[in-house]
Amino acid sequence: MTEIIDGKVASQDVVAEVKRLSAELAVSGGTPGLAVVIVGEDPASQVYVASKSRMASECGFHSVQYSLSSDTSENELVDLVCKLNFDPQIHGILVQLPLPSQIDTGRIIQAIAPEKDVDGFNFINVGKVGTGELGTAFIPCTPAGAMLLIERVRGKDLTGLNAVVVGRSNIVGKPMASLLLAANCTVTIAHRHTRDLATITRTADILVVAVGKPELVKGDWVKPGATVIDVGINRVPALADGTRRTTLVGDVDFGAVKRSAGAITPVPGGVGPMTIAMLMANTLVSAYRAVGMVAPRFDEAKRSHMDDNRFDVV
Ligand SMILES: Nc1nc2c(c(=O)[nH]1)N[C@@H](CN(C=O)c1ccc(C(=O)N[C@@H](CCC(=O)O)C(=O)O)cc1)CN2
Repeated sequence: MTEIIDGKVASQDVVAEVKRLSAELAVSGGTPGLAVVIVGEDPASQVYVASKSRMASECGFHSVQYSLSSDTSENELVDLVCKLNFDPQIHGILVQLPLPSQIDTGRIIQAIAPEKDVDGFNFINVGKVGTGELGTAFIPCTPAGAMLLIERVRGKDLTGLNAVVVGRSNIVGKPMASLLLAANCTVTIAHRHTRDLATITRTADILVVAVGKPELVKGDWVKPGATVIDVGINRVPALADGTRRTTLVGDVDFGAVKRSAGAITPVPGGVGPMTIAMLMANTLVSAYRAVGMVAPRFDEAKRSHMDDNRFDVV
Protein backbone atom coordinates (compact mmCIF):
# COMPACT_ATOMS: atom_id res chain seq x y z
CA MET A 1 0.00 0.00 0.00
CA THR A 2 1.51 3.32 -1.07
CA GLU A 3 1.83 5.95 1.64
CA ILE A 4 0.71 9.44 0.66
CA ILE A 5 3.04 11.72 2.62
CA ASP A 6 0.92 14.45 4.16
CA GLY A 7 2.96 17.67 4.14
CA LYS A 8 0.16 19.59 5.82
CA VAL A 9 0.21 17.36 8.89
CA ALA A 10 4.03 17.33 9.02
CA SER A 11 4.18 21.11 8.69
CA GLN A 12 1.62 21.50 11.49
CA ASP A 13 3.87 19.38 13.72
CA VAL A 14 6.85 21.64 12.96
CA VAL A 15 4.82 24.80 13.55
CA ALA A 16 3.45 23.44 16.85
CA GLU A 17 7.03 22.89 18.03
CA VAL A 18 8.05 26.37 16.84
CA LYS A 19 5.14 27.90 18.77
CA ARG A 20 6.11 26.01 21.92
CA LEU A 21 9.76 27.07 21.70
CA SER A 22 8.85 30.64 20.77
CA ALA A 23 6.75 30.85 23.94
CA GLU A 24 9.68 29.43 25.92
CA LEU A 25 12.01 32.06 24.46
CA ALA A 26 9.53 34.78 25.39
CA VAL A 27 9.97 33.80 29.05
CA SER A 28 13.64 34.81 28.69
CA GLY A 29 12.57 38.09 27.07
CA GLY A 30 13.20 37.17 23.45
CA THR A 31 10.77 37.54 20.55
CA PRO A 32 11.80 36.17 17.15
CA GLY A 33 11.44 38.80 14.41
CA LEU A 34 10.87 38.04 10.72
CA ALA A 35 10.95 40.63 7.93
CA VAL A 36 9.39 39.48 4.66
CA VAL A 37 10.12 41.60 1.60
CA ILE A 38 8.22 41.38 -1.69
CA VAL A 39 8.88 43.44 -4.79
CA GLY A 40 6.12 43.64 -7.40
CA GLU A 41 2.70 42.06 -7.81
CA ASP A 42 3.34 38.45 -8.82
CA PRO A 43 0.10 36.79 -7.60
CA ALA A 44 1.69 33.51 -6.43
CA SER A 45 4.46 35.38 -4.57
CA GLN A 46 1.85 37.56 -2.88
CA VAL A 47 0.04 34.47 -1.61
CA TYR A 48 3.29 32.98 -0.30
CA VAL A 49 4.45 36.12 1.53
CA ALA A 50 1.01 36.64 3.03
CA SER A 51 1.17 33.06 4.39
CA LYS A 52 4.68 33.64 5.74
CA SER A 53 3.76 36.89 7.51
CA ARG A 54 0.56 35.41 8.93
CA MET A 55 2.27 32.24 10.10
CA ALA A 56 5.02 34.30 11.76
CA SER A 57 2.38 36.22 13.75
CA GLU A 58 0.66 32.95 14.71
CA CYS A 59 4.01 31.66 16.02
CA GLY A 60 4.22 34.70 18.32
CA PHE A 61 6.93 36.38 16.23
CA HIS A 62 7.39 40.08 15.56
CA SER A 63 6.30 39.98 11.90
CA VAL A 64 6.86 42.80 9.42
CA GLN A 65 6.18 42.83 5.71
CA TYR A 66 7.60 45.27 3.15
CA SER A 67 5.62 45.34 -0.11
CA LEU A 68 7.62 47.35 -2.62
CA SER A 69 6.49 48.47 -6.06
CA SER A 70 7.65 46.57 -9.14
CA ASP A 71 9.86 49.51 -10.26
CA THR A 72 11.93 49.47 -7.04
CA SER A 73 15.62 49.87 -7.87
CA GLU A 74 18.35 47.45 -6.82
CA ASN A 75 19.97 50.12 -4.63
CA GLU A 76 16.68 50.84 -2.83
CA LEU A 77 16.32 47.14 -2.06
CA VAL A 78 19.93 46.87 -0.87
CA ASP A 79 19.32 49.88 1.43
CA LEU A 80 16.27 48.17 2.96
CA VAL A 81 18.16 44.90 3.48
CA CYS A 82 21.06 46.77 5.14
CA LYS A 83 18.63 48.59 7.44
CA LEU A 84 17.11 45.23 8.44
CA ASN A 85 20.58 43.73 8.95
CA PHE A 86 21.10 46.27 11.76
CA ASP A 87 17.59 46.06 13.27
CA PRO A 88 17.90 44.19 16.60
CA GLN A 89 14.22 43.23 16.52
CA ILE A 90 14.72 41.31 13.26
CA HIS A 91 16.30 37.83 13.31
CA GLY A 92 15.27 36.67 9.85
CA ILE A 93 15.17 38.51 6.52
CA LEU A 94 13.36 36.91 3.61
CA VAL A 95 13.32 38.51 0.17
CA GLN A 96 10.71 36.70 -1.88
CA LEU A 97 11.92 35.34 -5.24
CA PRO A 98 11.68 35.85 -8.14
CA LEU A 99 12.63 39.54 -8.18
CA PRO A 100 11.85 41.88 -11.10
CA SER A 101 14.41 41.84 -13.91
CA GLN A 102 16.02 45.22 -13.08
CA ILE A 103 17.29 43.76 -9.80
CA ASP A 104 20.35 41.49 -9.56
CA THR A 105 19.06 38.71 -7.30
CA GLY A 106 22.59 37.57 -6.41
CA ARG A 107 23.54 41.00 -5.10
CA ILE A 108 20.44 41.15 -2.89
CA ILE A 109 20.98 37.67 -1.45
CA GLN A 110 24.61 38.43 -0.65
CA ALA A 111 23.58 41.72 1.02
CA ILE A 112 21.59 39.80 3.67
CA ALA A 113 23.65 39.24 6.83
CA PRO A 114 24.44 35.48 6.96
CA GLU A 115 23.17 35.27 10.55
CA LYS A 116 19.75 36.59 9.41
CA ASP A 117 19.65 34.66 6.11
CA VAL A 118 16.79 32.35 7.09
CA ASP A 119 16.38 31.31 3.45
CA GLY A 120 19.91 29.86 3.53
CA PHE A 121 20.78 31.34 0.13
CA ASN A 122 23.78 33.47 1.13
CA PHE A 123 27.26 32.10 0.20
CA ILE A 124 28.15 31.55 3.87
CA ASN A 125 25.15 29.30 4.45
CA VAL A 126 25.53 27.62 1.06
CA GLY A 127 29.16 26.86 1.96
CA LYS A 128 28.19 25.50 5.38
CA VAL A 129 25.56 23.19 3.90
CA GLY A 130 27.97 22.09 1.15
CA THR A 131 30.66 21.22 3.69
CA GLY A 132 28.31 19.48 6.12
CA GLU A 133 28.55 22.27 8.74
CA LEU A 134 24.83 21.88 9.37
CA GLY A 135 24.79 22.78 13.07
CA THR A 136 25.53 26.47 12.43
CA ALA A 137 24.03 26.84 8.95
CA PHE A 138 20.62 27.98 7.83
CA ILE A 139 19.40 25.15 5.62
CA PRO A 140 17.19 26.31 2.70
CA CYS A 141 13.57 25.76 3.69
CA THR A 142 12.33 23.52 0.87
CA PRO A 143 15.13 20.91 1.05
CA ALA A 144 15.05 21.06 4.86
CA GLY A 145 11.32 20.31 4.75
CA ALA A 146 11.79 17.57 2.17
CA MET A 147 14.38 15.90 4.45
CA LEU A 148 11.92 15.88 7.34
CA LEU A 149 9.29 14.25 5.10
CA ILE A 150 11.80 11.61 3.96
CA GLU A 151 12.71 10.85 7.58
CA ARG A 152 9.06 10.47 8.53
CA VAL A 153 8.82 7.64 6.00
CA ARG A 154 12.28 6.04 6.03
CA GLY A 155 13.30 6.73 9.63
CA LYS A 156 16.29 8.75 10.76
CA ASP A 157 19.00 6.54 9.29
CA LEU A 158 19.27 6.85 5.51
CA THR A 159 22.75 5.33 5.37
CA GLY A 160 23.59 3.61 2.10
CA LEU A 161 20.33 4.39 0.32
CA ASN A 162 20.50 5.45 -3.33
CA ALA A 163 19.15 8.97 -3.70
CA VAL A 164 18.53 10.65 -7.04
CA VAL A 165 17.86 14.39 -7.18
CA VAL A 166 16.45 15.59 -10.50
CA GLY A 167 17.22 19.32 -10.79
CA ARG A 168 20.32 21.31 -9.91
CA SER A 169 18.96 24.68 -8.74
CA ASN A 170 20.77 26.54 -5.98
CA ILE A 171 17.51 26.74 -4.00
CA VAL A 172 16.48 23.08 -4.05
CA GLY A 173 18.53 20.60 -6.11
CA LYS A 174 22.05 21.35 -4.89
CA PRO A 175 21.25 21.78 -1.17
CA MET A 176 18.98 18.71 -1.31
CA ALA A 177 21.86 16.66 -2.68
CA SER A 178 24.16 18.00 0.07
CA LEU A 179 21.69 17.06 2.79
CA LEU A 180 21.21 13.55 1.42
CA LEU A 181 24.99 13.16 1.15
CA ALA A 182 25.39 14.37 4.73
CA ALA A 183 22.88 11.67 5.71
CA ASN A 184 25.16 9.05 4.12
CA CYS A 185 23.11 8.41 0.97
CA THR A 186 24.74 7.63 -2.36
CA VAL A 187 23.63 10.67 -4.32
CA THR A 188 23.17 11.25 -8.05
CA ILE A 189 22.19 14.66 -9.40
CA ALA A 190 20.41 14.61 -12.76
CA HIS A 191 19.61 17.69 -14.85
CA ARG A 192 18.48 18.83 -18.30
CA HIS A 193 21.58 17.39 -20.00
CA THR A 194 21.40 14.01 -18.27
CA ARG A 195 21.20 11.10 -20.71
CA ASP A 196 18.62 8.36 -20.20
CA LEU A 197 17.05 9.96 -17.16
CA ALA A 198 14.57 7.11 -16.61
CA THR A 199 17.40 4.59 -16.17
CA ILE A 200 18.88 6.80 -13.45
CA THR A 201 15.61 7.52 -11.63
CA ARG A 202 14.90 3.76 -11.53
CA THR A 203 17.98 3.29 -9.32
CA ALA A 204 16.56 5.56 -6.60
CA ASP A 205 15.42 4.42 -3.18
CA ILE A 206 14.74 8.13 -2.61
CA LEU A 207 13.76 10.22 -5.63
CA VAL A 208 13.49 14.01 -5.32
CA VAL A 209 12.25 15.90 -8.38
CA ALA A 210 12.56 19.68 -8.63
CA VAL A 211 12.62 20.80 -12.25
CA GLY A 212 9.33 22.63 -12.88
CA LYS A 213 8.22 20.30 -15.69
CA PRO A 214 4.62 19.10 -15.27
CA GLU A 215 4.41 15.32 -14.75
CA LEU A 216 7.87 14.65 -16.17
CA VAL A 217 8.41 11.48 -14.11
CA LYS A 218 6.30 8.58 -15.38
CA GLY A 219 5.10 5.45 -13.63
CA ASP A 220 7.80 3.16 -15.03
CA TRP A 221 10.61 5.59 -14.08
CA VAL A 222 10.33 4.65 -10.41
CA LYS A 223 11.67 1.63 -8.54
CA PRO A 224 8.95 -0.31 -6.67
CA GLY A 225 8.87 0.83 -3.05
CA ALA A 226 10.80 4.07 -3.64
CA THR A 227 10.13 7.23 -1.64
CA VAL A 228 9.20 9.97 -4.13
CA ILE A 229 9.37 13.63 -3.16
CA ASP A 230 7.78 15.95 -5.71
CA VAL A 231 8.94 19.56 -5.33
CA GLY A 232 7.33 20.82 -8.54
CA ILE A 233 4.38 23.20 -8.44
CA ASN A 234 3.05 23.68 -11.97
CA ARG A 235 -0.16 25.45 -12.86
CA VAL A 236 -1.68 23.79 -15.95
CA PRO A 237 -5.07 24.04 -17.73
CA ALA A 238 -7.65 22.00 -15.80
CA LEU A 239 -9.32 20.70 -18.96
CA ALA A 240 -8.37 20.70 -22.62
CA ASP A 241 -11.60 22.55 -23.42
CA GLY A 242 -10.19 26.03 -23.86
CA THR A 243 -11.55 27.31 -20.52
CA ARG A 244 -9.16 29.31 -18.35
CA ARG A 245 -9.50 27.13 -15.27
CA THR A 246 -6.19 25.79 -14.03
CA THR A 247 -5.06 23.08 -11.68
CA LEU A 248 -1.81 22.34 -9.84
CA VAL A 249 0.37 19.37 -10.75
CA GLY A 250 3.85 18.36 -9.67
CA ASP A 251 6.88 17.20 -11.65
CA VAL A 252 5.75 13.61 -11.08
CA ASP A 253 2.79 11.88 -12.73
CA PHE A 254 1.14 11.25 -9.36
CA GLY A 255 -1.59 8.86 -10.55
CA ALA A 256 0.86 6.56 -12.33
CA VAL A 257 3.79 6.77 -9.89
CA LYS A 258 1.70 6.14 -6.79
CA ARG A 259 1.03 2.63 -8.10
CA SER A 260 4.71 1.65 -7.82
CA ALA A 261 6.16 4.02 -5.19
CA GLY A 262 6.31 3.03 -1.53
CA ALA A 263 5.54 6.60 -0.50
CA ILE A 264 4.89 9.81 -2.44
CA THR A 265 4.19 13.47 -1.73
CA PRO A 266 1.08 14.97 -3.36
CA VAL A 267 0.90 18.37 -5.05
CA PRO A 268 -0.58 20.39 -3.49
CA GLY A 269 -0.19 19.38 0.15
CA GLY A 270 3.27 17.83 0.07
CA VAL A 271 6.54 19.73 0.18
CA GLY A 272 4.97 23.20 -0.32
CA PRO A 273 3.56 23.60 3.22
CA MET A 274 6.90 22.42 4.67
CA THR A 275 8.69 25.38 3.03
CA ILE A 276 6.81 27.87 5.18
CA ALA A 277 7.05 25.76 8.35
CA MET A 278 10.84 25.48 7.97
CA LEU A 279 11.09 29.24 7.51
CA MET A 280 9.47 29.60 10.93
CA ALA A 281 11.90 27.04 12.34
CA ASN A 282 14.91 28.89 10.88
CA THR A 283 13.69 32.23 12.25
CA LEU A 284 13.24 30.71 15.70
CA VAL A 285 16.75 29.21 15.55
CA SER A 286 18.14 32.62 14.56
CA ALA A 287 16.45 34.29 17.54
CA TYR A 288 17.85 31.66 19.94
CA ARG A 289 21.35 32.18 18.52
CA ALA A 290 20.98 35.97 18.82
CA VAL A 291 20.43 35.78 22.59
CA GLY A 292 23.24 33.23 22.98
CA MET A 293 20.90 30.35 23.90
CA VAL A 294 21.39 26.84 22.53
CA ALA A 295 19.31 26.79 19.36
CA PRO A 296 16.77 24.00 18.87
CA ARG A 297 17.63 21.61 16.03
CA PHE A 298 14.77 20.34 13.98
CA ASP A 299 16.91 17.59 12.47
CA GLU A 300 18.84 16.57 15.59
CA ALA A 301 18.20 12.86 15.27
CA LYS A 302 19.38 12.73 11.69
CA ARG A 303 22.68 14.40 12.52
CA SER A 304 23.31 12.33 15.61
CA HIS A 305 24.06 9.24 13.54
CA MET A 306 25.89 11.07 10.77
CA ASP A 307 29.51 10.33 10.01
CA ASP A 308 31.66 13.34 10.74
CA ASN A 309 33.40 13.35 7.39
CA ARG A 310 33.83 17.10 7.03
CA PHE A 311 37.59 16.94 6.99
CA ASP A 312 38.08 13.68 5.13
CA VAL A 313 40.47 14.02 2.19
CA VAL A 314 38.37 11.84 -0.10
N1 LIG B 1 12.82 33.78 -0.86
C1 LIG B 1 12.21 32.66 -1.32
N2 LIG B 1 11.52 32.71 -2.45
C2 LIG B 1 10.91 31.57 -2.90
C3 LIG B 1 10.98 30.36 -2.15
C4 LIG B 1 11.73 30.35 -0.97
O1 LIG B 1 11.87 29.31 -0.27
N3 LIG B 1 12.33 31.52 -0.57
N4 LIG B 1 10.26 29.24 -2.57
C5 LIG B 1 9.28 29.35 -3.62
C6 LIG B 1 7.89 29.75 -3.23
N5 LIG B 1 7.44 29.38 -1.88
C7 LIG B 1 7.90 30.09 -0.85
O2 LIG B 1 8.36 31.18 -0.94
C8 LIG B 1 6.39 28.45 -1.68
C9 LIG B 1 5.89 27.71 -2.70
C10 LIG B 1 4.79 26.86 -2.49
C11 LIG B 1 4.21 26.75 -1.25
C12 LIG B 1 3.00 25.92 -1.01
O3 LIG B 1 2.59 25.73 0.11
N6 LIG B 1 2.35 25.44 -2.06
C13 LIG B 1 1.09 24.75 -1.94
C14 LIG B 1 0.24 25.10 -3.15
C15 LIG B 1 -0.06 26.56 -3.17
C16 LIG B 1 -0.89 26.98 -4.37
O4 LIG B 1 -2.08 26.65 -4.40
O5 LIG B 1 -0.36 27.71 -5.22
C17 LIG B 1 1.33 23.26 -1.89
O6 LIG B 1 2.29 22.77 -2.50
O7 LIG B 1 0.52 22.59 -1.24
C18 LIG B 1 4.74 27.46 -0.21
C19 LIG B 1 5.82 28.31 -0.43
C20 LIG B 1 9.74 30.39 -4.65
N7 LIG B 1 10.19 31.59 -4.05
